[in-house]
Amino acid sequence: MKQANANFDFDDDAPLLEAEGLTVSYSTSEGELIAVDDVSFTVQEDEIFGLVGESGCGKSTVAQAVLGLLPTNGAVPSGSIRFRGIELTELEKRELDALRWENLALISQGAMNALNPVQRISTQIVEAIQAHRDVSTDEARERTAELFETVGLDPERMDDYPHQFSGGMKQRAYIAMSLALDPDLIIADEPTTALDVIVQDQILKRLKELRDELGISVIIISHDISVIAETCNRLGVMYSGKLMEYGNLKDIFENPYNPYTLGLQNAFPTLRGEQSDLISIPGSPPDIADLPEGCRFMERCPFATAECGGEHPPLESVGDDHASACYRHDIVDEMRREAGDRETWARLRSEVVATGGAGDE
Ligand SMILES: Nc1ncnc2c1ncn2[C@@H]1O[C@H](COP(=O)(O)OP(=O)(O)OP(=O)(O)O)[C@@H](O)[C@H]1O
Repeated sequence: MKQANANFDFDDDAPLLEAEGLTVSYSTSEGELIAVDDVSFTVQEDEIFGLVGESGCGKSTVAQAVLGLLPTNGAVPSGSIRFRGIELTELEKRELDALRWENLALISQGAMNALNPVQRISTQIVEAIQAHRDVSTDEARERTAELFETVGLDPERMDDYPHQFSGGMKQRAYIAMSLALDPDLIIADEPTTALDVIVQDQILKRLKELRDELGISVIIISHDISVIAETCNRLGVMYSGKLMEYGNLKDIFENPYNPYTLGLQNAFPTLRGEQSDLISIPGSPPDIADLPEGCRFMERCPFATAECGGEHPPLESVGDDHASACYRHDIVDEMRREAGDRETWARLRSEVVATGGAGDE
């Protein structure tokens, strides 16, 4: 479903969202830090795209760059982000404001807390609708009731105050508000992290249904690869500002090529039927103020060799709509076999401790 926007001349043949060589930096007292480094991905209409990786790898920075919501010390020194052909990095604030809500919406982990506690939920949604559409209050209330139904809330409760809702209900109410203007793309940044597993599951299911029923595309950002596995059809695995593996979910999950993806899968054992307990990746990601010269994952990778120390590997195509950044693709069968073995990572853990490398978590 394509939403027009009087302010923009969209290219109907362009992908919904396309990031190309996206680089995002933060200026800090330690200098210019590159939080997202040369990242490219495409999100098509009707797609649920996932960005997954450990805390600090740059997922939220990507979301903020897309939405034009980077903090004041953040910048996009190179690369491009196009939304239906429109270059977002060149837009004025006023133009970006016109795109947000109408075409792009954000649901963040703390979204539910963004609801005004002293205003009825219906009032907040009605105001959001009337700020962008010339409709009567009755019409906007009718739309609010519909939105409540869409997100699985009882419309009879729409005149409640936020404190009368549980966390999961508030998060749904916020999702209802983000849907008010029929955006084409929702960016959901850890949308369910603060919620219990059952509510999390319900909300993720609802996001999927929204894609099916309303044709809304979604980018889900999560550190939890099982959330991504349940909801997305394509994904990017991020590590330390870089995309390590990228492509369609089925290929990445059935035939992962990157040791980091293999490690992440181990950390969420429900993904691997044969294995009942969790094997964590030893150590922690490098500090972006002090990045290693070679592959960013090298220090934590049980398969690293001297070759990995030169420069970070480029993304290499390993199938249709599947790419991975690793110098060891030639031993991928061995990596897949050994990555499921606790010993493989335990060996590395003792090396990391012995060399005083990245600290054990
Ligand atoms: N305003 C800022 N100034 C300086 N550095 C920042 C700023 N915001 C984020 N960073 C750094 O940029 C890197 C990427 O952070 P980001 O929040 O995008 O990661 P993330 O993967 O979303 O992690 P999390 O899940 O913890 O939010 C981190 O090293 C973080 O410390």
